[in-house]
Amino acid sequence: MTLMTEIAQGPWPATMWFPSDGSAVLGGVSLMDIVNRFGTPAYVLDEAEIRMRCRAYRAALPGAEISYAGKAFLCRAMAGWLNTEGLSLDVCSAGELAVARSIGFPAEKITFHGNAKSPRELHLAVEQRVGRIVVDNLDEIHRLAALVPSGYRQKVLIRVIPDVEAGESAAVRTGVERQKFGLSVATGSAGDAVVRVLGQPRLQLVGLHCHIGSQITSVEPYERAARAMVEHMAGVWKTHGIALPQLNIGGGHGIAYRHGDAGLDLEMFARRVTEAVEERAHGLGLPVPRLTVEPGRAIIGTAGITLYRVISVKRGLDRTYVAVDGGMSDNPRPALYGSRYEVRMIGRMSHEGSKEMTVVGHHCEAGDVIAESAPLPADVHPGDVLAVAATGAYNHSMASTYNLSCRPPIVAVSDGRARLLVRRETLEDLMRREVGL
Ligand SMILES: Cc1ncc(COP(=O)(O)O)c(C=O)c1O
Ligand SMILES: N[C@@H](CCCC[NH3+])C(=O)O
Repeated sequence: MTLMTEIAQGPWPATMWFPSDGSAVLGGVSLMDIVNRFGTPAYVLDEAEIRMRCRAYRAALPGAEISYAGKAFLCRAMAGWLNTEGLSLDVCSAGELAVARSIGFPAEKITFHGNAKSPRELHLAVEQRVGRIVVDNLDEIHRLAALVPSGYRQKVLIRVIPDVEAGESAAVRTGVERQKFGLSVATGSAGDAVVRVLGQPRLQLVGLHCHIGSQITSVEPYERAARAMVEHMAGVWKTHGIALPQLNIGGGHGIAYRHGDAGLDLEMFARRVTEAVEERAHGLGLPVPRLTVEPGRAIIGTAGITLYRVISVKRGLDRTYVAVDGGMSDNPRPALYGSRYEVRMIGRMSHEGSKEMTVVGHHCEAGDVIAESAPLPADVHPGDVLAVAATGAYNHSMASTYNLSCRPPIVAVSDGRARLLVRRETLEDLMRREVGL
């Protein structure tokens, strides 16, 4: 069995098992035991799936650096798993940096991103000695250089717009002009950034970076971005006589959210992007740079599920609404991007046929929908438990306390054992920040 067949191809983790008695088992743990022990809603992560995905990336791209994008999901345990699996880490805030450093994640393997890093964040990144900082605007270059102590050189990459359009929705297409990320080659800003960084003796330019978008399922835009970036690197070489050693082509690798969806083919991606970089570099007489990739969703997305309790079932004019005890506060993606999810009832057998239903949350918005047209047993009723697939990425990390609801806990399963990683938020937590009347 190869690594690629051991990781899940569909939306559920590979260790997910639905026995014929209606129960559901993940990582050797009954999901109903998790419901009884930790309550609902709850996020559950399959540690084995995460580790297998890290290994699959390292096996598919043996010469490259795999830098997990912490924005998809980060907690202390996750940082520890990434570290033991030999991955690097991309952070984009003081909070993500603090979580990673709190478990001793090596600073030199951290890359700090952001289009508007605060002076404090730049200070912390330098103070902690993060391996690389990605410059995303001209203003931060002198600001950053001024923070670097004498006798030290901060390695930087410059984020360039490759002008490649890709991604699930306009909100996540970041490789084109007319959006806020990266420096434009067309306006000359990217070239200015190179000149300014090279003019700062305490900064060391080690490469270029781009990130074209998110939930991309085709390899072709990555090949185009890789070629465009090598051409920009050749431009730096021609103008400044510097062959940059690193090319970071970002993340955005798509996953299956529902049965039948295709994610990005990792092996095809690895082969074709590596070839594109090598061919273009050879064609331009440029030394081949070392590749970095920054997958977030593709490592954690299908390793996570969410468990909800059904609160009410309402017959509408042309649909049935199944309302649960969570919603857009723990999963804002359907409301933000129109994302679709796969839902299953677990915990009991039903002999009724299935019917398409609309699974909705408990928040005060009509757009608080978790899944449209989800096939559920016709007798689904209050008290039943629903499991939603592929909620590992951009659910907990984008969760809010909307309607002053408490954020769910994170439970990890592995080898038949469940353990709490992050506890449920409490009313005391919500009120703790209030300091006056
Ligand atoms: C700079 C950068 N790298 C990597 C990622 C990871 O994206 P994804 O989780 O889609 O792989 C993102 C987010 O889209 C990003 O902004
Ligand atoms: N947060 C988005 C994607 C953007 C990722 C960060 N650039 C999602 O849930 O799919």
